[in-house]
Amino acid sequence: MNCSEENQWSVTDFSPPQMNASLFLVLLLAGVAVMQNTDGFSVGQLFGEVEKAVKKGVEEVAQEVQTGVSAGVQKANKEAVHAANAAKKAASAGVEIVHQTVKAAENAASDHDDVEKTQDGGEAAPRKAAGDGPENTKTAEPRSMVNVITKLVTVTHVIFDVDGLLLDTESIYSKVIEGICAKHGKTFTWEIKAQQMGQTEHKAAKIIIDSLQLPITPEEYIQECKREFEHMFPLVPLMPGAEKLVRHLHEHGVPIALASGSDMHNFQLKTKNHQDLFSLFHHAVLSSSDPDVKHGKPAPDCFLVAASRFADPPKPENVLVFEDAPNGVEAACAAGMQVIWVPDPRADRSQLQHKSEVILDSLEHFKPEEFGLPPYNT
Ligand SMILES: O=c1[nH]cc([C@@H]2O[C@H](COP(=O)(O)O)[C@@H](O)[C@H]2O)c(=O)[nH]1
Repeated sequence: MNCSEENQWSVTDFSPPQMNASLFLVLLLAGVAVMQNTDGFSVGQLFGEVEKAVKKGVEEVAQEVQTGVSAGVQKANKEAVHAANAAKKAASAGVEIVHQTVKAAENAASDHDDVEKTQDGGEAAPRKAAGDGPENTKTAEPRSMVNVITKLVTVTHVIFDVDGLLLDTESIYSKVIEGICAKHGKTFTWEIKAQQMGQTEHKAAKIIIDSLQLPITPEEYIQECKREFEHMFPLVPLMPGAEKLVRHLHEHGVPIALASGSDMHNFQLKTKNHQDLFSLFHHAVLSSSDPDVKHGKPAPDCFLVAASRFADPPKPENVLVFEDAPNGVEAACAAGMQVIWVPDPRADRSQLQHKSEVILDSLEHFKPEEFGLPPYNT
């Protein structure tokens, strides 16, 4: 039923002119009935009879209107239920189509990757011979668009990265590591930093030592870093938008946790002056200190462990992860979770665009309602 049909139906059944006509008819009949019986009545009795007849007429009209209204309400309810069911059906059909699109895109992307690897260095056999079909040359659909549609109302839990996402510690890491590299006549580049970010301390130490051929052991590198971190980490500020988002989710009862590559000692230093905020998290998984985390980011371990420690462990697809590190985006995606990527300005966004739902310049730009979470009031 369209809008104009709906209006027509309500006007014919319950318009005020029709009510007035009915009332008028009853009054007329009452008057005629009274006139026919005037013989044996006094004027007072006559008025009494007229009053009675009018009252009866009004009651009848009221009854008529009520019956009409409830029939109308029933009709309207039926239409509403019908419309809701149709909408529900259409929505689930749409979600199914989008799910299939994502799957097809991911399959196409992995086929494409395999073909490229073989051409470059013969690492993997292509799943299909080149030219078999259009899939071989397709690139992945950006998850940023399709997944927002499919997962709109499914986020129940949120997991946050720490360094560079909630806390501005990346500038501290850069300063300290640049100093160590400079001592050995080396330069700490963005490419090396991007590989380190999110990794466990030990793995990150090996990455830089191997990349720049530093003449020190991983333990010496870690100890040297720690000496500097000791007085710098307690002064670290929060990233823009971090406090507002964390408090908002907590106030609305959304379960929140942390998953970081850090160790316990550094984590305590970093959060020393932000106890109020960090006490709002249900738990923190620290890859460098946690025995349940076998591999650091980009492996999915820390996110899967973090999800499993909620009071009501969610399915991975119902978890929303906030990350700044490319390794973190890889890890969350490998865990089957949805990812909001807030990258460093130097990051190559095109590389991981297909693995993140949304890419933001700042946490301040996040819109919770886009993921079915309670919106900000202002
Ligand atoms: O420039 C760097 N940033 C970050 C790291 C590593 O990343 C971890 C932070 O992980 P996350 O972003 O998951 O909190 C740090 O503990 C450290 O091991 C590093 O080595 N170098």
